[in-house]
Amino acid sequence: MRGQASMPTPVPRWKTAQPAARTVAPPNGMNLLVVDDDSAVRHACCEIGKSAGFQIFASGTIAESEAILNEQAIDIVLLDLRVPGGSSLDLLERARSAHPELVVILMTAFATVASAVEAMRNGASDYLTKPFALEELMQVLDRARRRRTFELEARRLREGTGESRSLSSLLIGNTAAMQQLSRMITKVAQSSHPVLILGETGTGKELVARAVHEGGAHADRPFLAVDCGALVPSLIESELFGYVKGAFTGADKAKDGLLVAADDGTVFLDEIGDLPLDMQTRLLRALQEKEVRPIGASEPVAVHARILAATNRDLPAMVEQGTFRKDLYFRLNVVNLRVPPLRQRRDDIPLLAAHFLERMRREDGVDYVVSDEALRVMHEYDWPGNVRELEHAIERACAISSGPVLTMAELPTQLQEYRAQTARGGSVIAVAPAAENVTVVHQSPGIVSIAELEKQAILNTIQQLNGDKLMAARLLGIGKTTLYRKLKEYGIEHI
Ligand SMILES: Nc1ncnc2c1ncn2[C@@H]1O[C@H](COP(=O)(O)OP(=O)(O)OP(=O)(O)O)[C@@H](O)[C@H]1O
Repeated sequence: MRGQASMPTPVPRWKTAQPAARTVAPPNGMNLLVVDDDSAVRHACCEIGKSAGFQIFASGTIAESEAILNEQAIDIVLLDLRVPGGSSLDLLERARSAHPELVVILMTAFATVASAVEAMRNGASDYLTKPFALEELMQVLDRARRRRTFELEARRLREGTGESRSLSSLLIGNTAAMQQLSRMITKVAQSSHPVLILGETGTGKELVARAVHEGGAHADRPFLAVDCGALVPSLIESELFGYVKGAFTGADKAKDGLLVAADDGTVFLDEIGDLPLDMQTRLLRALQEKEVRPIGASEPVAVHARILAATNRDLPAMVEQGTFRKDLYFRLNVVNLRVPPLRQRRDDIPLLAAHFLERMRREDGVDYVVSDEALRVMHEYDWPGNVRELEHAIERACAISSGPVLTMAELPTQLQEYRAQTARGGSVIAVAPAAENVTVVHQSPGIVSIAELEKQAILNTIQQLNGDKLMAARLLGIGKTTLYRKLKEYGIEHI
């Protein structure tokens, strides 16, 4: 807090015997500035930051910190509330106005709701009360890293990078797995072999197919996609191979099949595992002979298109069972690209979220942001429906949100259930940034209901903030409308 008397700062008590709940993911070379005049705390924080993969800068005064912020590309600041030579809150305000994406974590031994509120008003994204455990610092740094990634991506998307149809703008993702996939795509795009794209539903297989097409020499030619699982067998045949006039009732004029209509572009056969066996035989012949015979035609027609196929099914097992032709499998599987599930590349979640929010901003004109709590749950949730599920979650949240901040309350039920489950599994629920006089509810599973804990948390926070419901909603990480709805549910809307 401003104007506080100088007092010795307690050294963090590191709970070294206890493993951290989650390790901090590699922060992709991010720069962390640690500002604290207490050399023991500063040193300890630097060591932890370094072990978490950050590039470390350290300072013990406001002036020195300001100089570092001006000269270095700092991503995250761990800032003590009382530093000699000026006000930390003023520094926070100046730093955030010069670098709006800077993520600042305030540390203090004298936490009060008032100082937490003021820090948040000045743009701090998190709050750490001394003495804190190693585990807490790791978690706060992990959150800050995700917040920073999200802010940077949102800015990159807002400003546009001029690479509108490049691979990186089509396929969002910066994890090692996605970088490797991008390199493979760039390589296979240069050839004309068939490619088999494998991965769970919603991982982005069709997008990968488009990226292969866009990266190839015939990017300006057609990209025609067909979902083999969505068409009845007779339609697949006419869709893929075409027909001549009078080939069957209703064929009043000839129609090219997709393999011919794509010309020297690309045909993408989605859900290839659903292709009936007789169609597999015809497709194999088309691939081998590079020609097709439309239904009712006496002469074959040349095929120049490149074939890409995708499936989320286990094709080798289908080959074993005799439901997928082995020779077609080998033909399609000359090269395969495997798209990893989202849970194996969690660090792409903030990037993808920022990407979908930017799209919503263009549609609605609202500059949406995700609350830290929502971002944390999104990062930890397993996303069985992969990127598609994330995309839908964000679209839904924007559609029902009454303001620009998307909170847990706007996320789909499955994420709320996930949060409730993880909260139930743990022993402590912190209801607000860890400030001394904000209630931290210790929960024994089965004794107090989540609803009761939630009610206590809301009431305590409003009380501590002298009735400031808006700020209470912010501190609790829920929307204002949700807070009012909950108060109504408790029958105390006039509190
Ligand atoms: N890396 C990504 N970057 C941006 N958007 C993505 C990414 N991956 C997937 N998406 C989006 O997620 C949705 C699902 O992707 P897509 O249809 O390509 O998945 P799929 O693996 O083909 O799914 P299915 O197996 O169900 O056909 C699409 O809206 C797509 O644009």
